[in-house]
Amino acid sequence: LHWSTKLLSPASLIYITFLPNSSWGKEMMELYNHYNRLSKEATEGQEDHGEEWTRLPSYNRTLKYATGGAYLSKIIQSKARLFTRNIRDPGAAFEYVLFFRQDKLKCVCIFQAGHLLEGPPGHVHGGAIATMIDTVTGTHASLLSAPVMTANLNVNYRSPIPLGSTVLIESILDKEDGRKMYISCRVTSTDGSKLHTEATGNFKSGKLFIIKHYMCINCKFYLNNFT
Ligand SMILES: CCCCCCCCCC(=O)SCCNC(=O)CCNC(=O)[C@H](O)C(C)(C)COP(=O)(O)OP(=O)(O)OC[C@H]1O[C@@H](n2cnc3c(N)ncnc32)[C@H](O)[C@@H]1OP(=O)(O)O
Repeated sequence: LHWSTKLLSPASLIYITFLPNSSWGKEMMELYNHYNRLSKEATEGQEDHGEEWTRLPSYNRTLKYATGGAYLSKIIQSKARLFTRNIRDPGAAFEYVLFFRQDKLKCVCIFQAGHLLEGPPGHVHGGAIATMIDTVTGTHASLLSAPVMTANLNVNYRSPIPLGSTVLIESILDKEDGRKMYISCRVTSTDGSKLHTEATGNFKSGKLFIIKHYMCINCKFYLNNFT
């Protein structure tokens, strides 16, 4: 089990990651190690690999302190969790890690789909795939600009994803037009030979979202709280 903690300024802005976990299969671990080796921290003082990725912290909600959810009681507000991080049983649902490559403005997500994500027998539910695509592309758009809302997500399912398997979700910025970001995304087998899903998304950042997210950390992103 690899623990990593980071303290961001001010002191209240702490995020903790505990990735990977024991449920990660061989393929997931190999890919994680591969991108980790190419990530900023890991490459310091080592030979230049020509590409530099940044591993994004593992968020379990977008704001550390409950500020939203007018229809929820205060107690329930504090229990709000990011949809993809709300099942605690390791390996049961969404196991994923995200890396970002600044120079190419692209993201890669390694995703291992657990048994609770079944749709067609033995395969991943289309809604779960769309959820991961929304998460990756939405995170990507937020990193490039400011917190966003998904305005449009167009998903084409090309071949089913076997339950329990590991896939790659890669996203790139197609176009930026004011506060609108256009991002496209491909879900493939880990060797890239099989295309599972293709998607395009349109994301909108707005003044209101920015004010609502005024507590975002200095790297223009969200807070994490693993309580
Ligand atoms: C740390 C973890 C990070 C996790 C990331 C997870 C990411 C998850 C992201 C989500 O899932 S967000 C939840 C799902 N999305 C929503 O609930 C959004 C609901 N819709 C809205 O809130 C508004 O419709 C929206 C903010 C998208 C747009 O409202 P605006 O009032 O800003 O839009 P407006 O009508 O003024 O249009 C602005 C521009 O956007 C365009 N637009 C708006 N809706 C669109 C649409 N649906 N498709 C394409 N274009 C659209 C519109 O044509 C126009 O283009 P132009 O500037 O060129 O005139």
